[in-house]
Amino acid sequence: MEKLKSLVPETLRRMIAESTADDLPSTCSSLLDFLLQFEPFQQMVRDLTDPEVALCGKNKEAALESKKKGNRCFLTGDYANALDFYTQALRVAPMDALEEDRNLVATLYVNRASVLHKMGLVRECVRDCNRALRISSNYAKAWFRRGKANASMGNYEDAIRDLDVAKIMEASVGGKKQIESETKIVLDQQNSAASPSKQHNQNNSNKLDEPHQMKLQCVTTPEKGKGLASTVDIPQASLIHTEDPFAMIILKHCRETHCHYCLNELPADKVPCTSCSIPWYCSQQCCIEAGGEMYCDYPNDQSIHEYLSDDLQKYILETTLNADSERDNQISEHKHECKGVHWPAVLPSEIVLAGRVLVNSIKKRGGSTDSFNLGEILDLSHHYSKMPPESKLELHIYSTVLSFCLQHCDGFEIPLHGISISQIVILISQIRVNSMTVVLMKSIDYYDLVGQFGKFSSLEGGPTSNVEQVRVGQAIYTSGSLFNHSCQPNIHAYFLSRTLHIRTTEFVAAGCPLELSYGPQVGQWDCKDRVQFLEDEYSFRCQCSGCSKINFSDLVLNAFHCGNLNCSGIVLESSVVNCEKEKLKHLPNIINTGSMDPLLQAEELNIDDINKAAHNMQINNFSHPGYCLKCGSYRDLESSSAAANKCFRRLKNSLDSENVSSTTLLGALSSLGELRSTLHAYNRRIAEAEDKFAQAFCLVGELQPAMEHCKASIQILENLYNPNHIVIGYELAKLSSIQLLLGDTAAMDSIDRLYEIFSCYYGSHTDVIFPYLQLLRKRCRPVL
Ligand SMILES: C[S@@+](CC[C@H](N)C(=O)[O-])C[C@H]1O[C@@H](n2cnc3c(N)ncnc32)[C@H](O)[C@@H]1O
Repeated sequence: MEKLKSLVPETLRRMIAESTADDLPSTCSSLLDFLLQFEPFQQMVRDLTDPEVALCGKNKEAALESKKKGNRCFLTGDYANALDFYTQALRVAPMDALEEDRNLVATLYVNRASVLHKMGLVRECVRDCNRALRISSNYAKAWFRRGKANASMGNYEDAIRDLDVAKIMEASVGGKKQIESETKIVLDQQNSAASPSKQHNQNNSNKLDEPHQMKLQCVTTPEKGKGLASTVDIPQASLIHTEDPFAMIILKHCRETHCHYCLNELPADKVPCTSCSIPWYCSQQCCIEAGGEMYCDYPNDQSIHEYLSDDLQKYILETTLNADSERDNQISEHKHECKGVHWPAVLPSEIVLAGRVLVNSIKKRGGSTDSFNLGEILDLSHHYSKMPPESKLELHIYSTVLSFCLQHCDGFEIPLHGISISQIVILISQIRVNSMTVVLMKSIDYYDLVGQFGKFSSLEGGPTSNVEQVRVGQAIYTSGSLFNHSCQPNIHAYFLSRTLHIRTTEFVAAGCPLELSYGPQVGQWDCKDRVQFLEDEYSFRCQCSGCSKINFSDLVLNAFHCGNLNCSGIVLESSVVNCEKEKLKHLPNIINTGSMDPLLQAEELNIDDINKAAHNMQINNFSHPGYCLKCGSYRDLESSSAAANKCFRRLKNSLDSENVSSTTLLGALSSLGELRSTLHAYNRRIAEAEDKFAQAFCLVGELQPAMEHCKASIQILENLYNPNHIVIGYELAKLSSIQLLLGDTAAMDSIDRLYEIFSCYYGSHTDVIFPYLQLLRKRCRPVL
């Protein structure tokens, strides 16, 4: 891309750099004319779209080679590698009209089923047998393996029926004898089992029914454009919106670990796409929904079925019927990419997502593409004109490349001219502003909680630094993208699989805007960092209340201690002073309404102090950085900042070390004292340091000081965020696990409080997303 960009003639580059959305048809047309004559571009497009050179197609030789390796590993008892080889073989095994090819896939599923059975993954084993049987319902080995797996799970009735079918399907006398003796074993097991139990395959769908019939209204403001507001008073923790994506794509780093359709983690029996070797799915259902071909309805020799009882014939039908074969109106998001060609694997995710949105909207319109105009693809906002010149050029090139790639789609042809490419440029600009990152929670085991202490950290880094959260996909939710951003949000977005859920985190009065955080929040970063982040990432200047009104958190987050150690006042750096001065333009609103955040009133620096501080800054008395806002004492910020940095580094080095001991901790405590006398008591770095101490004391087994430091960290965070913020919930999870280990009865209160906070953010989904919380609760009762 860089090379291609550098080869675009200077005049064209300038034209594109200076273009607005209105100029796009002409700039796109000029670039297309240039690229059509430019051989390296033509070559690149050929490489991306030619099925002959595609590396992502099926490859029978490679499948046979992997199968052979899998067999060797199986024979030597190396089941982990056998599983890998069979899975690799399945990924590239062709699944077309040839019976021989289909039989190879069925064999691979049965071989993998045997490995899964050996590894104790019995449910997965049964699922693989079912897949083999959907391809070939007469496959004796698959019925036999299924029977054995069902017996291991105590499903004796099914096991016996599986073995009965296997015996009829089996051609050899030796084979039939083996099945008979297996049946005898299962019958004995059934007889000796106290109460024969039948386990049904559990549907682990994590969607709970929770009614939500909130009527939201679209409102438009000059500062933020369109947005959503409530029409009625909405109680805290109400589910106000759920939505499936218009189009979605898995992020590249999750391609081998998560299902490309539902985004859940892949099981050991993951399923490949039937036509190419790119996507993995957790089930055939997801494979079909994403647009792969189906494995069912292949012709099987039915003559043998005459020898089966009615009951067994019905049983075969039930087992081999694909419950999802009847899906109508399915928008298959992968099918148009599914030719083994390179481009879906190589182009950036947002470009492939643009392709999916485009194809999806064309299908929704009935599949027709106007040969002159694709029309408005999405009705969403964009900031094309504000983009940096380099991004504009890149967008032009990618849009042209995507148009060429989509030319080869089944059923419709994307027109190739300036107007249509300009609409793709707009579409990608809309995706940049409106797409959401699908983040899923990685569940953590309660027993690991103290060991995993650091991983719970809500303190470090950017908005997604919490290791519990895995960024898995990028998606367009057409209604969900109407929610504007606030650094002090009143709603919270989360995902169950690919479905977006939005819940109020506080009471929202009728008519109030409903706003979520696109990343940064008050309490996490100071105002200038938040504003910068939103400008860099989303090209807009934040106009939320957090960034336009003075709040306590922004004042203290990075503040210094007053030079007079007896004073609890705040000393600010120049960048913070400048940012707060900007907000003073809104000061009359704050003073007049008197509706300051309760946080401010709770703190010793109450509304009067804030107003005084603001007033002081305004009349220029203390407007110079380095002066205490309360008593006016001076502090040399250059040396204080250097001292704090040094102190923090020293602290981190000793606490993050693998060989942390009680002695190193004792030494580090003096650095903490130094930090406390340099930085303001509610400076975020002190919270971070307290958290690190808590973690380090846990590691050396000193739980009492660990608990004290954990509490100290929570106390600071309660002042930076509000006391019911989810960040406090995460910290309480750590605190309660330490309290449990100490046998401290306060654990129950901590757990009750954290449950209240989590329920406010996740409602009835709390237990599904955080199963360890329930464990924590159960564990609490016997201990205390
Ligand atoms: C996902 S869209 C939200 C819907 C959008 N307001 C519209 O009119 O379609 C995001 C865009 O909304 C605007 N926006 C959202 N939150 C904002 C805020 N706090 N301050 C200023 N603009 C905001 C920005 O233009 C941003 O790029």
